[in-house]
Amino acid sequence: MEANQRIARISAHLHPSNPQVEREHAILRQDGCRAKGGAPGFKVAILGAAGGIGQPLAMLMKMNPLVSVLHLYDVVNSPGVTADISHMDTGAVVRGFLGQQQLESALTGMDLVVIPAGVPRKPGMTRDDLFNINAGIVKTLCEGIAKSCPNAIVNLISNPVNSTVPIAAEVFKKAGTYDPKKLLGVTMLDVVRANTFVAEVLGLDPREVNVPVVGGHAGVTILPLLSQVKPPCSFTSEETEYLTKRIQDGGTEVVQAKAGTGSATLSMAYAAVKFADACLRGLRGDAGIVECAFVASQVTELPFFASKVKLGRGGAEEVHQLGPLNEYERVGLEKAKKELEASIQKGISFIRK
Ligand SMILES: NC(=O)c1ccc[n+]([C@@H]2O[C@H](COP(=O)([O-])OP(=O)(O)OC[C@H]3O[C@@H](n4cnc5c(N)ncnc54)[C@H](O)[C@@H]3O)[C@@H](O)[C@H]2O)c1
Ligand SMILES: O=C(O)C[C@H](O)C(=O)O
Repeated sequence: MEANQRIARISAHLHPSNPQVEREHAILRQDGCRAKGGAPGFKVAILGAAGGIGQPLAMLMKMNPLVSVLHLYDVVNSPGVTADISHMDTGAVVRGFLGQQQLESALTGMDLVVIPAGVPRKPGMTRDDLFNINAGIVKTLCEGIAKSCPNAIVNLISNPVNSTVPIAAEVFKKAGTYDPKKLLGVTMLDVVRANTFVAEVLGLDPREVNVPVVGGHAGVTILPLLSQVKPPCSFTSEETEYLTKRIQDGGTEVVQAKAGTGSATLSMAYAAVKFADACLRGLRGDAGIVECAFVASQVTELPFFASKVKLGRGGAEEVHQLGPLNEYERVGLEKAKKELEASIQKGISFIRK
């Protein structure tokens, strides 16, 4: 390739509004979407990449050796974030996409799509208060996925997760592309928080602790199974009460501390990358990858529920049962199911209305 062609090709990455981007994407499609000069690996898109979660998430994904191509899509500011991240000397090739007319290009050929697009909470709001704005955003983005990368695994972060995952499922059903194994609501932050808070109480390194958190991702639907903590341990009833409440209110703790400027972004980006990395290792065919996620489920009578899932080439290949619960957890499960049922139904009705 001539030097001036090479330069034009590189410049196009930095200016997603440049028509040359379209030509570049056509080349990528012909190449089977392997970026020239990039490392072998998976192609990942982040939708909402210029946001509070999106930016650190983009940075961490650019550092992930399993990622060869990273597409950063937003309705604002994605060119700046892309230019910035693209200077990192890691393997993934980064491209920016701005505005809905570039959604299709952003999604074509992707293996994994991570969605942190949408508005965050302010103090005094519940996650459900975000429904009116975020439901429409998730619907539009999932319509794009159904059209441009129907086989991709989707990691949905936008709140209220208990409703946005059912919305996404309905959009995919309508488009005829729904594969329940490939749609995963991200509840990893609840697990990350639970590991941290439990480790504090036990005086352990949080990296040694694993707490299953099941149910959903809002208030009482967040149900930590403290009877199943690894390494095995026991808690007094005061410790159980304190830990359950702190884990359930972890998001609100951050929203209040941020005092109107948003909700968890940095810990969420960390949790999102931890979860995306597990999905990519599953896609690669690694054995024994098990994480909690909010998925289509037959573990309870509800159509969606968060529990441990085994991640593999097809996504969430097995949904684990809850295992033995103690009396405190059984009571918590009933409360969680009641609230979850309404949130799931609200999501379904939004599309079927
Ligand atoms: N699942 C979880 O555990 C978890 C944790 C934290 C936050 N969240 C949720 O994640 C979402 C994002 O939080 P944030 O702090 O990053 O918010 P933010 O406002 O900082 O960023 C959101 C980004 O989404 C973009 N956006 C809006 N509409 C879009 C569209 N149609 N297409 C593409 N991008 C669009 C915005 O331009 C912005 O850059 C919120 O709904 C929040 O509640 C979920
Ligand atoms: O609490 C929020 O609104 C954001 C997120 O769901 C969280 O758990 O931090």
